[in-house]
Amino acid sequence: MFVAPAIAQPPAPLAPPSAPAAARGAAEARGLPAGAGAAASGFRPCAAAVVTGGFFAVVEARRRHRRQRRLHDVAAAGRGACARCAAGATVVAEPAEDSPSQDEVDLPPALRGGSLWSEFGVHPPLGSSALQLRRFPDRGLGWVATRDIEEGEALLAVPLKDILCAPMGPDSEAELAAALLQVLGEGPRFDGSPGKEPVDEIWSKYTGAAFPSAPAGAALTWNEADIEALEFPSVVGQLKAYRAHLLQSAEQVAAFTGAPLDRCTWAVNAVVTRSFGEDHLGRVLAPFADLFNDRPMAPAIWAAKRAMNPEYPVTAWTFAETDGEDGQKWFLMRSMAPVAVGQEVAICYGEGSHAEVHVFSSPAELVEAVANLSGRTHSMEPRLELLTNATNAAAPLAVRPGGLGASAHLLSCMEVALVDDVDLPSVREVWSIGAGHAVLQPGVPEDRRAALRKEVLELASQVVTQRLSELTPASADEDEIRDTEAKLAAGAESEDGEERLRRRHLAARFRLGAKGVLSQFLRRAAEDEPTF
Ligand SMILES: C[S@@+](CC[C@H](N)C(=O)[O-])C[C@H]1O[C@@H](n2cnc3c(N)ncnc32)[C@H](O)[C@@H]1O
Repeated sequence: MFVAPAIAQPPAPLAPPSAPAAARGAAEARGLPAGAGAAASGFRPCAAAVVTGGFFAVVEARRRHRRQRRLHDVAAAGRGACARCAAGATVVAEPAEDSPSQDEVDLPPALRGGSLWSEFGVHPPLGSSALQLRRFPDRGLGWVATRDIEEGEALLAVPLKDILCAPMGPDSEAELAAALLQVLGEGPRFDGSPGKEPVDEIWSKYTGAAFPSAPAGAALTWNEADIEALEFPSVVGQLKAYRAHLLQSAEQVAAFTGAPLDRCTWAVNAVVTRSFGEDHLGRVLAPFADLFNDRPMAPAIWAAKRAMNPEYPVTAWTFAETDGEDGQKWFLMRSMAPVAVGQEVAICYGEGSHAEVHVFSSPAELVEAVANLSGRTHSMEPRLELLTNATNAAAPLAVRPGGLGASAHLLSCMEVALVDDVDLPSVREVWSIGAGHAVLQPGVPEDRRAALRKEVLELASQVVTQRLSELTPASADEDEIRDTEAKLAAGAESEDGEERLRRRHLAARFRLGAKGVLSQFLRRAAEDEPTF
């Protein structure tokens, strides 16, 4: 399986922000930046969690004094990409069933044992946590459960003084990247005094050990040809736009910090691939919390869990305060699902990280296609109005994995485009379990409903078949995966060559996964009694 490059939408997930505790020490004192980029399409941001009980009984109060300074020089020029979702701009795959190395020796020396963890004051001490850092063949570092973990269980908490954050907004990637360079001694002082900010040794050790020089999945690491290899026009278009935005961010960071452009690109890349969007904090870089890999969760699964448990969180991460006298503030990670001992503890990066394949780029494109394919001559104007004014008008017109119900938004919109004038006033919003959000539905009588749904599925199948015919066959992707795996196993002659192979491999897995989602849709739609 795969995950579509999630260009634009974590519910409030990975997205980023300001200077480290440093920057943040002051942020904490002055009141944290208001979370601006909170809820996306139907999701609500987390409320701050208040952590009760003994989990944070021992608090190491290491205080550093630095002041936050906004990156004033970063222009707020109009941007094509969504500011909430920097970390969404990565191409990642659903964790493969591969086993991590069993040995700490495969970890960077600075990450072995728990010394850096305790230097940062992460809680609880690594030895009493349920986590063990390991290296995975296809996705770098990640956490493994040392014992069974329950859904909702606290995994680790980073003191707020040790995170970097920037207010959410169009420049949050640039601001956070600049703050990262500042704590590494490569940018101006946070307090505005002359000279460079002194190196924060702990952050320097951590980034040196944990941050890859060029993250394989990041939009910024990919050149135009790499991106075009993803084949799907909507994905290619979004990634190109986001890459352009990030390149501009790197230039802004260079102008502000005076650091070389390649360092600024590295910092923006780090932000894009490792930061979190949090309602109270903005865009956040949090040591050790950024080592969880992605396991996508479809909106419908999230909605079902939320229906059963109103406390089920939007994201695995949240701002938390310890109750009691010390009133410590934390960046807290919780498990979104039960994990058995020995299994990887992964998190869902956000709403946009589930696999889905966009079929239409807009409601206007959808109604035009429906009119052409069905031969309907009724005016599409009132239908377009309904589609564009619906609560979830921004939801992607996409085929999603997980049965036809998961694609209910796409299919219902097509139904609205098809429905006769007489039934138009009956269109209303209904909750779709499969989609995980409300969709439009014409209130046609049951005897006509079956015929309408049959026609919708036939038309949708025609469109999907057409989309598939414009793509290379899946067998070519399988060949590419085999070829790149063999070459990687044999060892590339250079680091650059290895990175290129990894990008080719990831692109092929992405294409294969997306085509699989479309093919599965066609199979389901051709079943005798398809339902959605
Ligand atoms: C926040 S970091 C997670 C820690 C990372 N594995 C590391 O070694 O630092 C996010 C990066 O991990 C990799 N990653 C995360 N989840 C993945 C997945 N399901 N499949 C492949 N790579 C993944 C991608 O390179 C992504 O940009």
